[in-house]
Amino acid sequence: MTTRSARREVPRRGRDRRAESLPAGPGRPWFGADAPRVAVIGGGIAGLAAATGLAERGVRVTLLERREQLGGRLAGWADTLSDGSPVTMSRGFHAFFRQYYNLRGLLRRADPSLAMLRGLPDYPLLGRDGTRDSFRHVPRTPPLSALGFAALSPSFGLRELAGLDAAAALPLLDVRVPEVYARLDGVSAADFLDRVRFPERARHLAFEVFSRSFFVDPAELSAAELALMFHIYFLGSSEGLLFDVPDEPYPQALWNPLAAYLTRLGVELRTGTEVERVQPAGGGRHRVSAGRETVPVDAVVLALDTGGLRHLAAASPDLADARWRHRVAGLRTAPPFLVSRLWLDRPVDAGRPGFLGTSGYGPLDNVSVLERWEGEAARRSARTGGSVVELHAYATTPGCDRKAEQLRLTQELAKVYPETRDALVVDRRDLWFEDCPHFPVGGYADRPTVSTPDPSVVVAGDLVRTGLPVALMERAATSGFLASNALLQRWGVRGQHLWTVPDRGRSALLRGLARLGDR
Ligand SMILES: Cc1cc2nc3c(=O)[nH]c(=O)nc-3n(C[C@H](O)[C@H](O)[C@H](O)COP(=O)(O)OP(=O)(O)OC[C@H]3O[C@@H](n4cnc5c(N)ncnc54)[C@H](O)[C@@H]3O)c2cc1C
Repeated sequence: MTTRSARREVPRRGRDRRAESLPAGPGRPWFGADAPRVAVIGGGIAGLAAATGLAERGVRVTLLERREQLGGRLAGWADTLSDGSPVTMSRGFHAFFRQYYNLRGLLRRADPSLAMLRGLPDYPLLGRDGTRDSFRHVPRTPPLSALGFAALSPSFGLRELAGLDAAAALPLLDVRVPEVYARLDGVSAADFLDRVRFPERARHLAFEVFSRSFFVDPAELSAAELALMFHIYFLGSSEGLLFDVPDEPYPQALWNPLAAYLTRLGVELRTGTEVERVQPAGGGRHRVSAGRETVPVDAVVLALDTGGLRHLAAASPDLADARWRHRVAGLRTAPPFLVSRLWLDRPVDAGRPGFLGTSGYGPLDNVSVLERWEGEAARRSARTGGSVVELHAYATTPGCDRKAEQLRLTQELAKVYPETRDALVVDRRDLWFEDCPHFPVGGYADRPTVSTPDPSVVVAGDLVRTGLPVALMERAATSGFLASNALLQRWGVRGQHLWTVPDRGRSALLRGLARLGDR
Protein backbone atom coordinates (compact mmCIF):
# COMPACT_ATOMS: atom_id res chain seq x y z
CA MET A 1 0.00 0.00 0.00
CA THR A 2 2.82 2.41 0.86
CA THR A 3 5.33 3.42 -1.77
CA ARG A 4 8.47 5.33 -0.94
CA SER A 5 8.36 7.32 -4.16
CA ALA A 6 4.81 8.42 -3.45
CA ARG A 7 5.89 9.49 0.01
CA ARG A 8 8.51 11.72 -1.55
CA GLU A 9 6.03 13.28 -3.97
CA VAL A 10 3.23 14.09 -1.57
CA PRO A 11 4.01 15.84 1.71
CA ARG A 12 2.98 14.06 4.88
CA ARG A 13 -0.17 15.41 6.47
CA GLY A 14 0.83 14.96 10.13
CA ARG A 15 3.85 14.24 12.33
CA ASP A 16 3.64 10.42 12.18
CA ARG A 17 6.43 9.10 9.93
CA ARG A 18 4.66 5.78 9.69
CA ALA A 19 1.39 7.15 8.39
CA GLU A 20 0.28 5.16 5.35
CA SER A 21 0.31 6.83 2.00
CA LEU A 22 -2.41 5.72 -0.44
CA PRO A 23 -1.24 6.99 -3.81
CA ALA A 24 -3.79 8.16 -6.34
CA GLY A 25 -4.37 5.75 -9.21
CA PRO A 26 -2.71 6.63 -12.52
CA GLY A 27 -4.45 8.54 -15.27
CA ARG A 28 -4.63 11.85 -17.03
CA PRO A 29 -4.79 14.79 -14.65
CA TRP A 30 -7.96 16.44 -15.86
CA PHE A 31 -11.06 15.96 -17.97
CA GLY A 32 -11.41 18.11 -21.05
CA ALA A 33 -14.65 18.92 -22.83
CA ASP A 34 -15.66 15.30 -22.31
CA ALA A 35 -16.21 15.79 -18.56
CA PRO A 36 -18.96 13.54 -17.19
CA ARG A 37 -21.75 14.79 -14.94
CA VAL A 38 -22.06 13.32 -11.45
CA ALA A 39 -24.76 13.74 -8.81
CA VAL A 40 -23.48 13.69 -5.24
CA ILE A 41 -26.44 13.03 -2.93
CA GLY A 42 -25.84 14.28 0.60
CA GLY A 43 -23.93 17.38 1.69
CA GLY A 44 -22.22 16.09 4.84
CA ILE A 45 -18.46 15.56 5.08
CA ALA A 46 -18.60 12.49 2.81
CA GLY A 47 -20.55 14.26 0.05
CA LEU A 48 -18.36 17.36 0.27
CA ALA A 49 -15.20 15.23 0.01
CA ALA A 50 -16.58 13.33 -2.99
CA ALA A 51 -17.63 16.58 -4.70
CA THR A 52 -14.16 18.04 -4.07
CA GLY A 53 -12.35 14.97 -5.39
CA LEU A 54 -14.40 14.97 -8.58
CA ALA A 55 -14.61 18.71 -9.25
CA GLU A 56 -10.85 19.13 -8.86
CA ARG A 57 -10.45 16.81 -11.85
CA GLY A 58 -12.95 18.71 -13.95
CA VAL A 59 -16.05 16.55 -13.39
CA ARG A 60 -19.32 18.50 -13.60
CA VAL A 61 -20.79 17.97 -10.13
CA THR A 62 -24.26 18.66 -8.80
CA LEU A 63 -24.49 18.20 -5.03
CA LEU A 64 -28.02 17.70 -3.68
CA GLU A 65 -28.63 18.11 0.04
CA ARG A 66 -31.97 17.65 1.76
CA ARG A 67 -31.39 20.25 4.44
CA GLU A 68 -31.01 23.98 3.88
CA GLN A 69 -27.41 23.81 5.10
CA LEU A 70 -24.27 21.92 4.16
CA GLY A 71 -22.27 19.97 6.72
CA GLY A 72 -24.65 17.09 7.51
CA ARG A 73 -24.31 16.23 11.17
CA LEU A 74 -21.99 19.23 11.51
CA ALA A 75 -24.40 21.65 9.86
CA GLY A 76 -25.18 24.92 11.62
CA TRP A 77 -28.18 27.20 11.28
CA ALA A 78 -29.25 30.66 12.38
CA ASP A 79 -31.48 30.96 15.42
CA THR A 80 -32.67 33.80 17.66
CA LEU A 81 -32.72 33.54 21.45
CA SER A 82 -35.51 34.83 23.65
CA ASP A 83 -33.38 37.88 24.50
CA GLY A 84 -33.34 38.72 20.79
CA SER A 85 -29.73 37.81 20.13
CA PRO A 86 -28.87 35.92 16.95
CA VAL A 87 -26.88 32.70 17.40
CA THR A 88 -25.66 29.84 15.25
CA MET A 89 -27.07 26.57 16.46
CA SER A 90 -25.65 23.12 15.64
CA ARG A 91 -25.22 19.75 17.23
CA GLY A 92 -22.10 21.24 18.65
CA PHE A 93 -18.89 19.75 19.91
CA HIS A 94 -16.87 17.54 17.55
CA ALA A 95 -13.24 16.56 18.13
CA PHE A 96 -11.01 17.06 15.08
CA PHE A 97 -8.21 14.65 15.87
CA ARG A 98 -4.81 15.17 14.32
CA GLN A 99 -4.88 11.73 12.71
CA TYR A 100 -7.85 12.83 10.58
CA TYR A 101 -5.54 13.33 7.61
CA ASN A 102 -8.14 13.28 4.84
CA LEU A 103 -10.68 15.43 6.67
CA ARG A 104 -7.94 17.97 7.31
CA GLY A 105 -6.94 17.68 3.67
CA LEU A 106 -10.52 18.54 2.71
CA LEU A 107 -10.61 21.55 5.04
CA ARG A 108 -7.24 22.74 3.73
CA ARG A 109 -8.84 23.35 0.36
CA ALA A 110 -10.46 26.45 1.84
CA ASP A 111 -7.99 27.16 4.64
CA PRO A 112 -4.49 25.90 3.72
CA SER A 113 -2.98 26.47 7.17
CA LEU A 114 -6.06 25.22 9.05
CA ALA A 115 -6.12 28.54 10.85
CA MET A 116 -9.75 27.94 11.81
CA LEU A 117 -8.83 24.99 14.03
CA ARG A 118 -7.48 25.53 17.50
CA GLY A 119 -6.11 22.91 19.85
CA LEU A 120 -7.79 22.23 23.16
CA PRO A 121 -5.03 21.94 25.76
CA ASP A 122 -6.73 18.98 27.46
CA TYR A 123 -10.02 17.17 27.89
CA PRO A 124 -10.32 15.79 31.37
CA LEU A 125 -12.60 12.83 32.10
CA LEU A 126 -14.44 13.07 35.39
CA GLY A 127 -15.77 9.97 37.16
CA ARG A 128 -18.65 10.02 39.66
CA ASP A 129 -16.19 8.89 42.36
CA GLY A 130 -14.15 12.05 41.78
CA THR A 131 -11.39 10.42 39.66
CA ARG A 132 -10.12 12.74 37.00
CA ASP A 133 -8.11 11.53 34.03
CA SER A 134 -6.31 13.84 31.71
CA PHE A 135 -4.60 13.61 28.33
CA ARG A 136 -2.42 16.68 28.55
CA HIS A 137 0.77 14.95 29.68
CA VAL A 138 0.30 11.66 27.84
CA PRO A 139 3.18 11.08 25.39
CA ARG A 140 2.18 11.01 21.74
CA THR A 141 4.29 8.15 20.44
CA PRO A 142 3.20 4.53 20.97
CA PRO A 143 3.66 2.45 22.99
CA LEU A 144 4.54 5.28 25.39
CA SER A 145 1.10 6.80 24.75
CA ALA A 146 -0.73 3.78 26.13
CA LEU A 147 1.81 3.12 28.89
CA GLY A 148 1.96 6.80 29.84
CA PHE A 149 -1.79 7.02 29.93
CA ALA A 150 -2.05 4.00 32.21
CA ALA A 151 0.74 5.30 34.45
CA LEU A 152 -0.79 8.77 34.77
CA SER A 153 -4.37 7.59 35.15
CA PRO A 154 -5.89 7.32 38.62
CA SER A 155 -8.19 4.66 37.15
CA PHE A 156 -5.31 2.26 36.47
CA GLY A 157 -3.70 1.28 39.76
CA LEU A 158 -1.06 -1.43 39.92
CA ARG A 159 -3.76 -3.78 41.15
CA GLU A 160 -5.91 -3.08 38.10
CA LEU A 161 -2.99 -3.53 35.74
CA ALA A 162 -2.01 -6.80 37.38
CA GLY A 163 -5.61 -7.99 37.03
CA LEU A 164 -5.65 -7.58 33.24
CA ASP A 165 -5.80 -10.76 31.21
CA ALA A 166 -2.77 -9.92 29.09
CA ALA A 167 -3.32 -12.82 26.68
CA ALA A 168 -6.88 -11.67 25.92
CA ALA A 169 -5.64 -8.11 25.39
CA LEU A 170 -2.91 -9.10 22.91
CA PRO A 171 -5.02 -8.48 19.77
CA LEU A 172 -5.00 -4.78 20.70
CA LEU A 173 -1.23 -4.63 20.18
CA ASP A 174 -1.39 -5.40 16.47
CA VAL A 175 -4.73 -4.25 15.11
CA ARG A 176 -4.75 -4.99 11.40
CA VAL A 177 -7.41 -3.56 9.19
CA PRO A 178 -9.55 -5.16 7.83
CA GLU A 179 -8.44 -8.44 9.53
CA VAL A 180 -9.56 -7.14 12.93
CA TYR A 181 -13.14 -7.57 11.75
CA ALA A 182 -12.63 -11.28 11.03
CA ARG A 183 -11.23 -11.63 14.51
CA LEU A 184 -13.46 -9.47 16.69
CA ASP A 185 -16.63 -8.49 14.82
CA GLY A 186 -18.49 -11.45 16.34
CA VAL A 187 -17.84 -10.24 19.90
CA SER A 188 -19.41 -7.26 21.65
CA ALA A 189 -17.22 -4.46 23.00
CA ALA A 190 -18.55 -5.21 26.50
CA ASP A 191 -17.73 -8.94 26.26
CA PHE A 192 -14.27 -8.17 24.91
CA LEU A 193 -13.53 -5.86 27.85
CA ASP A 194 -14.84 -8.55 30.22
CA ARG A 195 -12.53 -11.05 28.58
CA VAL A 196 -9.58 -8.70 29.00
CA ARG A 197 -10.68 -8.12 32.61
CA PHE A 198 -10.46 -4.45 31.85
CA PRO A 199 -10.66 -2.67 35.24
CA GLU A 200 -14.19 -1.58 36.06
CA ARG A 201 -13.05 1.87 37.18
CA ALA A 202 -11.15 2.45 33.94
CA ARG A 203 -13.94 1.35 31.63
CA HIS A 204 -15.40 4.77 31.37
CA LEU A 205 -12.16 5.85 29.75
CA ALA A 206 -12.46 3.29 27.03
CA PHE A 207 -16.08 4.20 26.61
CA GLU A 208 -15.75 7.96 26.75
CA VAL A 209 -12.93 8.01 24.27
CA PHE A 210 -14.03 5.21 22.00
CA SER A 211 -17.28 3.33 22.09
CA ARG A 212 -19.58 6.09 23.36
CA SER A 213 -18.59 7.96 20.23
CA PHE A 214 -20.53 5.27 18.43
CA PHE A 215 -23.70 6.32 20.23
CA VAL A 216 -24.52 2.86 21.43
CA ASP A 217 -24.41 0.60 24.46
CA PRO A 218 -21.08 -1.33 24.45
CA ALA A 219 -23.05 -4.57 24.72
CA GLU A 220 -24.39 -3.86 21.24
CA LEU A 221 -21.23 -2.59 19.59
CA SER A 222 -18.81 -4.75 17.61
CA ALA A 223 -15.55 -5.22 19.54
CA ALA A 224 -13.74 -4.75 16.23
CA GLU A 225 -14.85 -1.09 16.17
CA LEU A 226 -13.58 -0.64 19.73
CA ALA A 227 -10.23 -2.23 18.83
CA LEU A 228 -10.04 -0.04 15.73
CA MET A 229 -10.53 3.10 17.80
CA PHE A 230 -7.89 1.92 20.29
CA HIS A 231 -5.51 1.49 17.35
CA ILE A 232 -6.30 4.85 15.74
CA TYR A 233 -5.81 6.86 18.91
CA PHE A 234 -3.49 4.87 21.18
CA LEU A 235 -1.21 2.30 19.63
CA GLY A 236 -1.47 2.85 15.89
CA SER A 237 -0.63 6.52 15.57
CA SER A 238 1.83 8.99 17.00
CA GLU A 239 -0.43 11.99 16.38
CA GLY A 240 -1.49 11.78 20.02
CA LEU A 241 -4.76 12.01 21.87
CA LEU A 242 -5.35 15.73 21.85
CA PHE A 243 -7.55 17.32 19.22
CA ASP A 244 -8.63 20.60 17.66
CA VAL A 245 -11.96 22.36 17.39
CA PRO A 246 -13.11 25.09 14.98
CA ASP A 247 -12.83 28.59 16.41
CA GLU A 248 -16.18 29.75 15.01
CA PRO A 249 -19.48 27.90 14.37
CA TYR A 250 -19.27 25.29 11.61
CA PRO A 251 -20.84 27.31 8.78
CA GLN A 252 -18.55 30.28 9.27
CA ALA A 253 -15.39 28.29 9.99
CA LEU A 254 -15.78 25.34 7.64
CA TRP A 255 -18.69 25.03 5.26
CA ASN A 256 -19.15 28.53 3.85
CA PRO A 257 -15.46 28.74 2.81
CA LEU A 258 -15.57 25.20 1.39
CA ALA A 259 -18.81 25.94 -0.46
CA ALA A 260 -17.14 29.02 -1.99
CA TYR A 261 -14.19 26.85 -3.08
CA LEU A 262 -16.52 24.27 -4.66
CA THR A 263 -18.54 26.96 -6.39
CA ARG A 264 -15.33 28.33 -7.90
CA LEU A 265 -14.68 24.83 -9.26
CA GLY A 266 -18.10 24.89 -10.89
CA VAL A 267 -19.95 22.61 -8.45
CA GLU A 268 -23.66 23.27 -8.37
CA LEU A 269 -24.72 23.20 -4.71
CA ARG A 270 -28.42 22.54 -4.29
CA THR A 271 -29.46 22.64 -0.66
CA GLY A 272 -33.06 22.14 0.45
CA THR A 273 -33.32 19.43 -2.22
CA GLU A 274 -34.32 15.95 -1.13
CA VAL A 275 -33.56 13.24 -3.67
CA GLU A 276 -36.47 10.84 -3.86
CA ARG A 277 -35.33 8.34 -6.41
CA VAL A 278 -32.40 7.20 -8.54
CA GLN A 279 -33.21 5.26 -11.68
CA PRO A 280 -30.92 3.69 -14.27
CA ALA A 281 -31.45 5.38 -17.62
CA GLY A 282 -29.58 3.00 -19.93
CA GLY A 283 -25.99 3.13 -21.14
CA GLY A 284 -24.75 3.28 -17.53
CA ARG A 285 -26.44 6.63 -16.97
CA HIS A 286 -28.94 7.50 -14.21
CA ARG A 287 -31.82 9.85 -13.56
CA VAL A 288 -31.86 11.50 -10.14
CA SER A 289 -35.32 12.74 -9.11
CA ALA A 290 -35.93 15.49 -6.59
CA GLY A 291 -39.42 17.00 -6.47
CA ARG A 292 -40.55 17.78 -9.98
CA GLU A 293 -37.05 17.85 -11.31
CA THR A 294 -35.01 15.04 -12.82
CA VAL A 295 -31.26 15.37 -13.31
CA PRO A 296 -29.63 13.05 -15.88
CA VAL A 297 -26.12 12.02 -14.79
CA ASP A 298 -23.28 9.69 -15.76
CA ALA A 299 -22.70 8.51 -12.20
CA VAL A 300 -24.05 8.89 -8.67
CA VAL A 301 -22.34 9.20 -5.29
CA LEU A 302 -24.68 8.11 -2.48
CA ALA A 303 -23.36 10.12 0.49
CA LEU A 304 -26.50 9.93 2.63
CA ASP A 305 -26.82 9.05 6.28
CA THR A 306 -28.05 5.55 7.18
CA GLY A 307 -31.79 6.36 7.23
CA GLY A 308 -31.53 8.44 4.05
CA LEU A 309 -29.71 5.66 2.19
CA ARG A 310 -32.22 3.04 3.35
CA HIS A 311 -35.10 5.23 2.27
CA LEU A 312 -33.63 6.07 -1.13
CA ALA A 313 -32.71 2.45 -1.87
CA ALA A 314 -36.25 1.36 -0.99
CA ALA A 315 -37.70 4.01 -3.32
CA SER A 316 -35.33 3.14 -6.19
CA PRO A 317 -36.29 -0.39 -7.24
CA ASP A 318 -33.64 -0.70 -9.95
CA LEU A 319 -30.71 0.79 -8.05
CA ALA A 320 -27.60 -1.48 -7.97
CA ASP A 321 -29.08 -4.96 -7.52
CA ALA A 322 -31.63 -6.68 -5.29
CA ARG A 323 -29.01 -8.19 -2.98
CA TRP A 324 -27.38 -4.78 -2.41
CA ARG A 325 -30.76 -3.14 -1.73
CA HIS A 326 -31.65 -5.94 0.69
CA ARG A 327 -28.44 -5.36 2.65
CA VAL A 328 -29.05 -1.60 2.74
CA ALA A 329 -32.60 -2.25 4.01
CA GLY A 330 -31.07 -4.07 6.99
CA LEU A 331 -28.85 -1.14 8.11
CA ARG A 332 -29.75 0.29 11.50
CA THR A 333 -29.14 3.58 13.27
CA ALA A 334 -27.85 3.91 16.82
CA PRO A 335 -30.38 5.00 19.47
CA PRO A 336 -31.44 8.65 19.71
CA PHE A 337 -29.02 11.13 21.21
CA LEU A 338 -29.60 14.49 22.84
CA VAL A 339 -27.65 17.72 22.51
CA SER A 340 -28.74 20.47 24.92
CA ARG A 341 -27.30 23.95 24.70
CA LEU A 342 -27.90 26.37 27.58
CA TRP A 343 -27.27 30.10 27.56
CA LEU A 344 -26.67 30.99 31.23
CA ASP A 345 -26.86 34.42 32.85
CA ARG A 346 -23.55 33.87 34.66
CA PRO A 347 -20.24 32.26 33.94
CA VAL A 348 -19.08 28.85 35.00
CA ASP A 349 -15.95 28.91 37.16
CA ALA A 350 -12.87 30.24 35.42
CA GLY A 351 -11.00 26.92 35.67
CA ARG A 352 -13.61 24.87 33.82
CA PRO A 353 -12.15 23.28 30.67
CA GLY A 354 -13.55 23.73 27.18
CA PHE A 355 -14.57 20.08 27.10
CA LEU A 356 -15.08 17.61 29.93
CA GLY A 357 -16.00 13.94 29.52
CA THR A 358 -18.15 12.62 32.35
CA SER A 359 -18.94 9.16 33.62
CA GLY A 360 -21.49 8.06 36.17
CA TYR A 361 -23.61 11.21 35.79
CA GLY A 362 -26.71 9.52 34.45
CA PRO A 363 -27.18 10.18 30.74
CA LEU A 364 -24.66 13.04 30.68
CA ASP A 365 -21.61 12.13 28.57
CA ASN A 366 -19.83 15.43 28.27
CA VAL A 367 -19.97 19.15 28.99
CA SER A 368 -18.56 21.86 26.73
CA VAL A 369 -18.08 25.47 27.70
CA LEU A 370 -18.36 27.02 24.28
CA GLU A 371 -16.86 30.42 25.01
CA ARG A 372 -13.54 28.70 25.76
CA TRP A 373 -13.06 27.94 22.05
CA GLU A 374 -15.83 29.32 19.85
CA GLY A 375 -15.62 32.98 18.87
CA GLU A 376 -19.36 33.56 18.64
CA ALA A 377 -19.95 32.21 22.16
CA ALA A 378 -16.91 34.09 23.49
CA ARG A 379 -18.26 37.39 22.11
CA ARG A 380 -21.63 36.75 23.73
CA SER A 381 -20.01 35.79 26.99
CA ALA A 382 -17.93 39.00 26.98
CA ARG A 383 -21.09 41.02 26.28
CA THR A 384 -23.47 39.39 28.77
CA GLY A 385 -21.15 37.90 31.36
CA GLY A 386 -22.88 34.51 30.93
CA SER A 387 -21.67 31.11 29.78
CA VAL A 388 -22.79 29.01 26.83
CA VAL A 389 -22.79 25.40 27.98
CA GLU A 390 -23.48 22.34 25.85
CA LEU A 391 -24.43 18.91 27.17
CA HIS A 392 -24.37 15.68 25.17
CA ALA A 393 -26.17 12.45 26.01
CA TYR A 394 -25.29 9.65 23.60
CA ALA A 395 -27.14 6.38 23.41
CA THR A 396 -30.31 7.32 25.28
CA THR A 397 -33.06 4.75 25.76
CA PRO A 398 -35.39 4.62 22.77
CA GLY A 399 -38.87 5.77 23.79
CA CYS A 400 -37.61 7.55 26.92
CA ASP A 401 -39.44 10.60 28.28
CA ARG A 402 -37.54 13.30 26.39
CA LYS A 403 -38.54 16.21 28.62
CA ALA A 404 -37.45 14.26 31.69
CA GLU A 405 -34.14 13.39 30.03
CA GLN A 406 -33.50 17.05 29.20
CA LEU A 407 -34.22 18.06 32.79
CA ARG A 408 -31.96 15.29 34.01
CA LEU A 409 -29.07 16.59 31.94
CA THR A 410 -29.38 20.01 33.57
CA GLN A 411 -29.54 18.40 37.02
CA GLU A 412 -26.42 16.39 36.30
CA LEU A 413 -24.67 19.56 35.09
CA ALA A 414 -25.38 21.08 38.51
CA LYS A 415 -23.56 18.15 40.11
CA VAL A 416 -20.56 18.46 37.79
CA TYR A 417 -20.42 22.29 37.89
CA PRO A 418 -22.28 23.27 41.10
CA GLU A 419 -21.98 26.99 40.26
CA THR A 420 -24.64 26.44 37.55
CA ARG A 421 -27.23 25.43 40.17
CA ASP A 422 -28.39 29.00 40.76
CA ALA A 423 -27.80 30.24 37.23
CA LEU A 424 -30.73 31.49 35.22
CA VAL A 425 -31.12 29.68 31.90
CA VAL A 426 -31.69 32.63 29.56
CA ASP A 427 -32.59 30.20 26.79
CA ARG A 428 -31.96 26.62 25.78
CA ARG A 429 -32.19 24.36 22.76
CA ASP A 430 -32.66 20.63 23.04
CA LEU A 431 -31.95 18.68 19.88
CA TRP A 432 -32.86 15.03 19.42
CA PHE A 433 -31.57 13.07 16.46
CA GLU A 434 -31.24 9.42 15.49
CA ASP A 435 -29.00 9.36 12.44
CA CYS A 436 -25.70 7.85 13.51
CA PRO A 437 -24.91 4.40 12.11
CA HIS A 438 -25.07 1.40 14.41
CA PHE A 439 -22.25 -1.13 14.04
CA PRO A 440 -23.78 -4.21 15.63
CA VAL A 441 -21.94 -7.36 16.60
CA GLY A 442 -21.41 -9.41 13.42
CA GLY A 443 -22.68 -6.66 11.12
CA TYR A 444 -19.45 -5.85 9.26
CA ALA A 445 -20.12 -8.07 6.25
CA ASP A 446 -23.44 -6.36 5.61
CA ARG A 447 -22.16 -2.78 5.62
CA PRO A 448 -22.01 -1.15 2.22
CA THR A 449 -18.63 -0.74 0.57
CA VAL A 450 -17.67 2.21 -1.62
CA SER A 451 -18.37 0.20 -4.75
CA THR A 452 -21.76 -1.31 -5.57
CA PRO A 453 -22.73 -3.88 -8.21
CA ASP A 454 -23.29 -0.91 -10.54
CA PRO A 455 -19.90 0.68 -11.37
CA SER A 456 -21.51 4.08 -11.88
CA VAL A 457 -23.00 4.11 -8.37
CA VAL A 458 -20.65 4.51 -5.39
CA VAL A 459 -21.29 5.00 -1.68
CA ALA A 460 -19.63 7.29 0.88
CA GLY A 461 -20.26 8.09 4.53
CA ASP A 462 -19.29 7.06 8.04
CA LEU A 463 -21.43 3.94 7.64
CA VAL A 464 -19.20 2.63 4.83
CA ARG A 465 -16.77 -0.30 5.06
CA THR A 466 -13.50 1.12 3.72
CA GLY A 467 -10.98 -1.55 4.75
CA LEU A 468 -8.88 1.26 6.23
CA PRO A 469 -8.18 2.34 9.82
CA VAL A 470 -10.56 5.29 9.81
CA ALA A 471 -13.72 6.07 11.78
CA LEU A 472 -16.37 8.72 12.28
CA MET A 473 -15.62 12.05 10.54
CA GLU A 474 -12.41 10.67 9.06
CA ARG A 475 -14.28 7.66 7.69
CA ALA A 476 -16.77 10.06 6.12
CA ALA A 477 -14.02 12.15 4.48
CA THR A 478 -11.91 9.17 3.41
CA SER A 479 -14.85 7.28 1.93
CA GLY A 480 -15.91 10.43 0.05
CA PHE A 481 -12.49 10.67 -1.59
CA LEU A 482 -12.42 6.90 -2.19
CA ALA A 483 -15.80 7.15 -3.92
CA SER A 484 -14.54 9.94 -6.20
CA ASN A 485 -11.33 7.95 -6.84
CA ALA A 486 -13.35 4.88 -7.85
CA LEU A 487 -15.24 6.88 -10.48
CA LEU A 488 -12.14 8.72 -11.71
CA GLN A 489 -10.22 5.46 -12.06
CA ARG A 490 -12.99 4.08 -14.24
CA TRP A 491 -12.69 7.11 -16.47
CA GLY A 492 -8.88 6.97 -16.62
CA VAL A 493 -8.38 10.17 -14.64
CA ARG A 494 -6.01 10.46 -11.68
CA GLY A 495 -7.58 10.32 -8.24
CA GLN A 496 -6.68 11.96 -4.95
CA HIS A 497 -3.72 10.95 -2.79
CA LEU A 498 -4.90 9.85 0.65
CA TRP A 499 -3.34 9.05 4.01
CA THR A 500 -4.29 6.93 6.99
CA VAL A 501 -2.75 5.87 10.27
CA PRO A 502 -0.78 2.61 9.77
CA ASP A 503 -3.04 -0.32 8.89
CA ARG A 504 -1.27 -2.64 11.35
CA GLY A 505 0.56 -2.57 14.67
CA ARG A 506 3.42 -0.13 14.26
CA SER A 507 6.30 -1.78 16.09
CA ALA A 508 7.93 -5.17 15.56
CA LEU A 509 7.94 -5.67 19.32
CA LEU A 510 4.19 -5.16 19.67
CA ARG A 511 3.50 -7.29 16.60
CA GLY A 512 5.68 -10.03 18.06
CA LEU A 513 3.82 -9.85 21.37
CA ALA A 514 0.48 -9.96 19.59
CA ARG A 515 1.56 -13.11 17.75
CA LEU A 516 2.00 -14.83 21.14
CA GLY A 517 -1.79 -14.65 21.40
CA ASP A 518 -2.16 -16.55 18.12
CA ARG A 519 -0.35 -19.59 19.41
C1 LIG B 1 -23.43 15.01 18.54
C2 LIG B 1 -22.38 14.37 17.68
C3 LIG B 1 -21.06 14.41 18.06
C4 LIG B 1 -20.09 13.81 17.26
N1 LIG B 1 -18.79 13.90 17.65
C5 LIG B 1 -17.81 13.44 16.83
C6 LIG B 1 -16.45 13.63 17.16
O1 LIG B 1 -16.13 14.21 18.20
N2 LIG B 1 -15.50 13.16 16.29
C7 LIG B 1 -15.84 12.52 15.13
O2 LIG B 1 -14.94 12.15 14.36
N3 LIG B 1 -17.13 12.33 14.80
C8 LIG B 1 -18.12 12.76 15.62
N4 LIG B 1 -19.43 12.57 15.28
C9 LIG B 1 -19.74 11.82 14.04
C10 LIG B 1 -19.71 12.72 12.81
O3 LIG B 1 -20.64 13.77 12.95
C11 LIG B 1 -20.07 11.88 11.58
O4 LIG B 1 -19.19 10.76 11.51
C12 LIG B 1 -19.96 12.62 10.26
O5 LIG B 1 -20.49 13.91 10.35
C13 LIG B 1 -20.70 11.81 9.18
O6 LIG B 1 -20.67 12.49 7.94
P1 LIG B 1 -21.43 11.88 6.69
O7 LIG B 1 -21.17 12.78 5.55
O8 LIG B 1 -21.06 10.44 6.56
O9 LIG B 1 -22.97 11.87 7.08
P2 LIG B 1 -23.97 13.10 7.35
O10 LIG B 1 -23.24 14.21 7.98
O11 LIG B 1 -25.12 12.51 8.10
O12 LIG B 1 -24.42 13.55 5.89
C14 LIG B 1 -25.42 12.90 5.17
C15 LIG B 1 -26.25 13.95 4.50
O13 LIG B 1 -27.18 13.33 3.61
C16 LIG B 1 -28.34 14.14 3.61
N5 LIG B 1 -29.45 13.39 3.04
C17 LIG B 1 -30.09 12.31 3.57
N6 LIG B 1 -31.05 11.89 2.74
C18 LIG B 1 -31.03 12.70 1.67
C19 LIG B 1 -31.77 12.76 0.46
N7 LIG B 1 -32.74 11.88 0.19
N8 LIG B 1 -31.49 13.74 -0.44
C20 LIG B 1 -30.50 14.64 -0.22
N9 LIG B 1 -29.76 14.62 0.92
C21 LIG B 1 -30.01 13.66 1.85
C22 LIG B 1 -28.52 14.49 5.07
O14 LIG B 1 -29.39 15.59 5.25
C23 LIG B 1 -27.08 14.77 5.49
O15 LIG B 1 -26.76 16.13 5.35
C24 LIG B 1 -20.44 13.13 16.07
C25 LIG B 1 -21.78 13.08 15.68
C26 LIG B 1 -22.75 13.69 16.46
C27 LIG B 1 -24.16 13.62 16.02
